[in-house]
Amino acid sequence: MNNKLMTTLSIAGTDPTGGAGVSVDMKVFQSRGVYGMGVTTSVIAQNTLGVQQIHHLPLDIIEAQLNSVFDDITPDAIKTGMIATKDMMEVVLPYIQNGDIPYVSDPVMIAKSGDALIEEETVNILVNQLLPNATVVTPNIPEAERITNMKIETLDDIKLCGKRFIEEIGCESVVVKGGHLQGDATDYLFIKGQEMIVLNGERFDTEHTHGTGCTFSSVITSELAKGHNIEDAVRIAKAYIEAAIKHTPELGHGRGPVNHFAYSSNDE
Ligand SMILES: Nc1ncnc2c1ncn2[C@@H]1O[C@H](COP(=O)(O)OP(=O)(O)O)[C@@H](O)[C@H]1O
Ligand SMILES: Cc1ncc(COP(=O)(O)O)c(N)n1
Repeated sequence: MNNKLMTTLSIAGTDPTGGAGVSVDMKVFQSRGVYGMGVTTSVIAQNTLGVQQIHHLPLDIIEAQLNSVFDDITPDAIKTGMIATKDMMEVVLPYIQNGDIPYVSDPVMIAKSGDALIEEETVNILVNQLLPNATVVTPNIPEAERITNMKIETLDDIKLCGKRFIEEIGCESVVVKGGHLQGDATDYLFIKGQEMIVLNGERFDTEHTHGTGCTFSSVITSELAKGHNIEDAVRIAKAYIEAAIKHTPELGHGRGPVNHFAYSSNDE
């Protein structure tokens, strides 16, 4: 690894309580020692109790922010989170189509509170346009089911789902996250041309998992920016999220955020 300060960009919605979206991604980038940048797609009034209100920014403002970044500081890795509408996805698309910059897609659809964060009609453009550019895509089980149009209950289902992401959609890799399954918090990593990699994880008995997916994908983005390969980046993210969930700060009156101080940067 070199000593140059690497840069990352998150394109996502906000959370004024700092638990999810671009608001948490900045903290994760900082904790992983990269210079974080953020383009906001939607401003969300949300907290640990749920989503109170959503305001989508005008398309020209989203594009202007993207230009502000790309005209000045080219990111070393990009992630997208909540992109709520088809039109927004079309605005973002050209910026993630640069094959040289690793692109992590966290296909955010529904918040843990149950609130829908994207419009139904975005799924086609997500699958056909954005995901084929992804270096890593990080669906949870409901997102993986929606994207691959199948029910996921068994290990064979997970393997078929991974195959669909790589061979049919065209992603370079996919981590099917097991947070929503029963038993251990095991994730499944599929990299093009390789055997499935099982990432075992202890499940902690806590409801404080607001923003776990955002945190996980931001760590992967940071590590790719630093030059780690996909497998190492995902393994570091798994260790980070495990520590972050184990030591939740118990904030808020609902489903609280995780702890972004818990994983030591000397741990890898
Ligand atoms: N209760 C838990 N204990 C330990 N790890 C968890 C727990 N819940 C989720 N994880 C892990 O957190 C990461 C995010 O997973 P998940 O919660 O499924 O994503 P999302 O936030 O997109 O719904 C995954 O690595 C998953 O295994
Ligand atoms: C802006 C934004 N992006 C993503 C999530 C999903 O996070 P979670 O499912 O952990 O609530 C969220 N609540 N808000």
